[in-house]
Amino acid sequence: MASSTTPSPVLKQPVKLACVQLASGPDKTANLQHAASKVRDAASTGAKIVVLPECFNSPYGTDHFPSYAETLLPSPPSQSQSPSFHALSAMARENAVYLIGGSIPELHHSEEEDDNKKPSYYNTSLTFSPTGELLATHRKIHLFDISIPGKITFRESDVLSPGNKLTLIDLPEYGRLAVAICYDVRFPELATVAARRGCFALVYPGAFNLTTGPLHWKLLGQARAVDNQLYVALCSPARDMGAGYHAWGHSLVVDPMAQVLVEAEEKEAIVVAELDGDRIEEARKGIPLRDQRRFDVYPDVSQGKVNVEGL
Ligand SMILES: NC(=O)CCC(=O)C(=O)O
Repeated sequence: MASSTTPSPVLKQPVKLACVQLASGPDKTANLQHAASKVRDAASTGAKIVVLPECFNSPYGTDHFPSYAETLLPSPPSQSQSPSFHALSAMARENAVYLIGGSIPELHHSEEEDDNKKPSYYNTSLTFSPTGELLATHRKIHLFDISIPGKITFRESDVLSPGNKLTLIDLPEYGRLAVAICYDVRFPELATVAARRGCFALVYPGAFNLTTGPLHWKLLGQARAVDNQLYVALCSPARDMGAGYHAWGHSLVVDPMAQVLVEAEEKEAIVVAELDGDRIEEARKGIPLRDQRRFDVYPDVSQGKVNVEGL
């Protein structure tokens, strides 16, 4: 029987996490200003980790990605080319929070000198420290390509390229968390690797829809939590029935025993939950999956070749 030893406690002290279920529209500048005001509201609850939704600075849709995309240029004077990057950094710094900045469409030019190479677009999440430094860049790994006849067809891959790295981020006062984006939540291997590498939470900015949302959103959040005995946060945009894509909403935080601690409805909202390392340890002590795994029967997906950003 194989056992995996995860350093304990995985969460060094309790921390409040807020999901901002944001209402965004077609005006990027207005979206950034609105996000800044809601991040302020979230921080005023005492939350030290604040999460924004997928594509929070634009409408969500393949038609919109190119026109809203930004090249990520951290150094001044690049505010005009990367307004979202700089706005997110300022939101984190001004509120002294870790900010998981939802996601934005990113335009990336290859460094190779090849005039024929087309630029790539990514669905990219930026995480900033409480002093406004960029800590991590996650490019959505699993693109949202589905077709459910009569209900929904969506093909992110018509426009976007996939990222190729897991994103695990160390927050010195708290511990390690993983960031991934929306459809990434459907892939349990990603979550399992993150958990076995010591994360206390999996955070997914997302935008499920009115077909799969009611069926799978909460279920997937609870599944990733119970499989891995850690916290899971899913942060959606608010629903706008006038937009081309109707987001499910229902941002939520799930605890390590798969209980939903807080859940929004479909409207704009901020949901806040306290994450406590004792609940992770209790879940793992009571149901000791970590020591019961049978890596003599099946492989440990967290070992071998794993592409992990920064670690
Ligand atoms: N933005 C997304 O990745 C949507 C994922 C989704 O709706 C699903 O059912 O999966």
